[in-house]
Amino acid sequence: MSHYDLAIIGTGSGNSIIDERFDGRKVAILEQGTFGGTCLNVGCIPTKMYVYAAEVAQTVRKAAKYGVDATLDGVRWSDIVDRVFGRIDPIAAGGDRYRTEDCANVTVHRGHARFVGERTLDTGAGEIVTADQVVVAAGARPVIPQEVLDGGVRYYTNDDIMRLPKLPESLVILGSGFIAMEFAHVFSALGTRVSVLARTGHLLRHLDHDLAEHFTGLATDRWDVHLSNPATAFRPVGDGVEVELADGTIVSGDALLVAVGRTPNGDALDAAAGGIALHDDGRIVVDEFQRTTAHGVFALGDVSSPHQLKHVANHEARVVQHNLLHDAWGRDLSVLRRSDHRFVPSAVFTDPQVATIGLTEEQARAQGYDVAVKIQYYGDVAYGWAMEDTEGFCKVIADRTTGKLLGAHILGAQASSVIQPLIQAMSFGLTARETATGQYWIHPALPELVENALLGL
Ligand SMILES: Cc1cc2nc3c(=O)[nH]c(=O)nc-3n(C[C@H](O)[C@H](O)[C@H](O)COP(=O)(O)OP(=O)(O)OC[C@H]3O[C@@H](n4cnc5c(N)ncnc54)[C@H](O)[C@@H]3O)c2cc1C
Ligand SMILES: NC(=O)c1ccc[n+]([C@@H]2O[C@H](COP(=O)([O-])OP(=O)(O)OC[C@H]3O[C@@H](n4cnc5c(N)ncnc54)[C@H](O)[C@@H]3O)[C@@H](O)[C@H]2O)c1
Repeated sequence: MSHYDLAIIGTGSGNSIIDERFDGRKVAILEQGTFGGTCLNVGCIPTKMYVYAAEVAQTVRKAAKYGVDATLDGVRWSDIVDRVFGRIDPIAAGGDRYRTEDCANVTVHRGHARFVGERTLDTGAGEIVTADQVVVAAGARPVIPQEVLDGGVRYYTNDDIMRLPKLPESLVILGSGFIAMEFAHVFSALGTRVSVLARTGHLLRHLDHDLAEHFTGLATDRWDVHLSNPATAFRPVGDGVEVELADGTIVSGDALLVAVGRTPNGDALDAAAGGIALHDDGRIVVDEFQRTTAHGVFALGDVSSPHQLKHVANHEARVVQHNLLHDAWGRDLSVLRRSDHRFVPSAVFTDPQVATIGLTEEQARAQGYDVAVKIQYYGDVAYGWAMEDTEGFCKVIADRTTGKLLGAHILGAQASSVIQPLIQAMSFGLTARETATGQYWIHPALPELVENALLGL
């Protein structure tokens, strides 16, 4: 049995905790999969590399609108796969090598770790380790509905869809959230016929109603979208799949992507043996300092967070990093850092993109705010004219009593970047008027969309 000052389960955001301040400490890292976790290997980074390729293809397709004639001669799928993973795989391997060979104070244990006692872990490779402090950064995994398993069909998730040996002619996507929509965009832009199966009446239904409605309309024009029609049976057909929907419709494709949410990995850690409580949805219970219910044990990221987003996991990792270096279970809580989940933005990297922060209009009204709402169209600002944009808009929602923003939602080109001044305004408590009039807005850049939305508000 080895004893450590610190043991970290998971090399996604967990790995970033160990910097030079931990040089004097003996650290164990426990990892069951590929070094670097979801974001690097099968999440944010590779997906956005595919999204960029999709955007290039779409730009060519839309070129004629601007008087530039261009044709898309072909898509070299295997070159795209090689470009993405030719960059990512060496980064993961390099991170692994660095921790394994170059960090004298760090020992990497490979295997499925689980608690067998308080701050005591079975590494999954026949060894028990104990530690003064433990960080659980074990992430989440794709949910696979029972009907899919019962059907005995070959299905893909974000773990393997990006490494398909060839671009499928047709793809059936089960789900209508972030992952489903980003892959629908990527594959359809690269030339695959995409069918989307949604249980409810809108795609991206977490969004403000105006955005969800508009996005669903655009998607329905582009893909074979089935709304409010749950999938009831899955059957293998040749190398492909056939899905039966509740109303009897049959949807078939060369491949099936399952993207119906990700469940936190807290249920696979024997958390109770470590004294760690879980929420009903499987997330590890943490307080504002990222402390679990077990003395000396922290958790962060998808395994415990209400937000399955990398920028949130990074933020929580920085909080844990600070609190590990202080007396986190001591009397003086003022030395500790707290997680701040007040203004968490997110973006969906589709065409058009979607970006959002704060309350939807429906939530703001339900919470009793006296709201002011303004919708500003891309087509009514100068850069929108340059882009001939007819579909994008920014919706801002403010509290009439304080003048502060309650929510901001953008559907359109570069929404994930254009929203940043609104994230800043909300995070620093600026009023809509201060944000609009207290700074220059570069003319005629796209953020004039935000300026005009705020002035209109
Ligand atoms: C397809 C996709 C696209 C995404 N795109 C974005 C995006 O654009 N922007 C964004 O903000 N977020 C995005 N996300 C979400 C983001 O990837 C996650 O929120 C983030 O990576 C979570 O980090 P983490 O450190 O909590 O977990 P992870 O990075 O998942 O790390 C957990 C690690 O723990 C290991 N592990 C788990 N259990 C055990 C165990 N028992 N023993 C040993 N090791 C274990 C796992 O193998 C894994 O390496 C995306 C996610 C997906 C799936
Ligand atoms: N750009 C980004 O930031 C990004 C990209 C990808 C993933 N992520 C993160 O990863 C998380 C997981 O992504 P996700 O897309 O798997 O989940 P999600 O929660 O975004 O969407 C899942 C959707 O699937 C639907 N669904 C559930 N069961 C279903 C079923 N049986 N049939 C049909 N539909 C069903 C749900 O109603 C929901 O709308 C996201 O919530 C997000 O936090 C972020």
